[in-house]
Amino acid sequence: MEEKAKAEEKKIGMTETWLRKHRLLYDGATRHPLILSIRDGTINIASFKTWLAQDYLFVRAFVPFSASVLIKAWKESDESGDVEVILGGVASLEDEISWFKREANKWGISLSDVVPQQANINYCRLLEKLMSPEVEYTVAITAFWAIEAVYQESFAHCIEEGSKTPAELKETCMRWGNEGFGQYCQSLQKIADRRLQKASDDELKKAEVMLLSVLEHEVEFWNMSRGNV
Ligand SMILES: Cc1ncc(CNC=O)c(N)n1
Repeated sequence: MEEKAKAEEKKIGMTETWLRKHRLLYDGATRHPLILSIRDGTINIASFKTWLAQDYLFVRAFVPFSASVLIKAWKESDESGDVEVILGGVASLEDEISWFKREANKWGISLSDVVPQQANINYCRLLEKLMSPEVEYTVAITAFWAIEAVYQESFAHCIEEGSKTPAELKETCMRWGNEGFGQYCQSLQKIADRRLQKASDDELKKAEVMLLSVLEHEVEFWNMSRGNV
């Protein structure tokens, strides 16, 4: 397969090869107007609140999905290190959910009244499909990495030097933009690359299609906040 050869020749992973190939879509997910408006300080707070409330619901659905990836790693992985890395991600979700509750309180959002919007319903449906035992570990870990990496790249951009992110949003950006989360995403990427290197052409195709699907869902997820602009 051509891309496989490309990745091998350049000594870069399959995921990096795909990100280069699908750069426009990846930038669409990681440099969305909502993110750019946080970074330049022009963010409409109603948009931020919409995102926060919807993301709380998403993260609740992300918990069982993460657990399903953990189970697949335990069953299928040839390397025990995978389970530890994924377990770290699963374990941090409890704190994340508490943070969403505190943050919602701060902004006067009643989380029990939040109604999921269509883009959120669609994304959670994708997570549910990914939880199926029929979905291979390689495909699931590729999706897992992509979901985390989009948030990492997006929010890291908001705390880079020269950004004008409002003080009250800095904590949100630090949550996913911090270096520790960046390291964690790199560990996930390494796992995905290792699995993709050994995958069949059929599995590779499925993983690439899944990556594109995740990126499209991320763009639609950010787009939800536009209803308030
Ligand atoms: C829509 C979306 N994508 C990725 C993440 C990051 N993962 C867990 O927090 C998230 N919170 N929300």
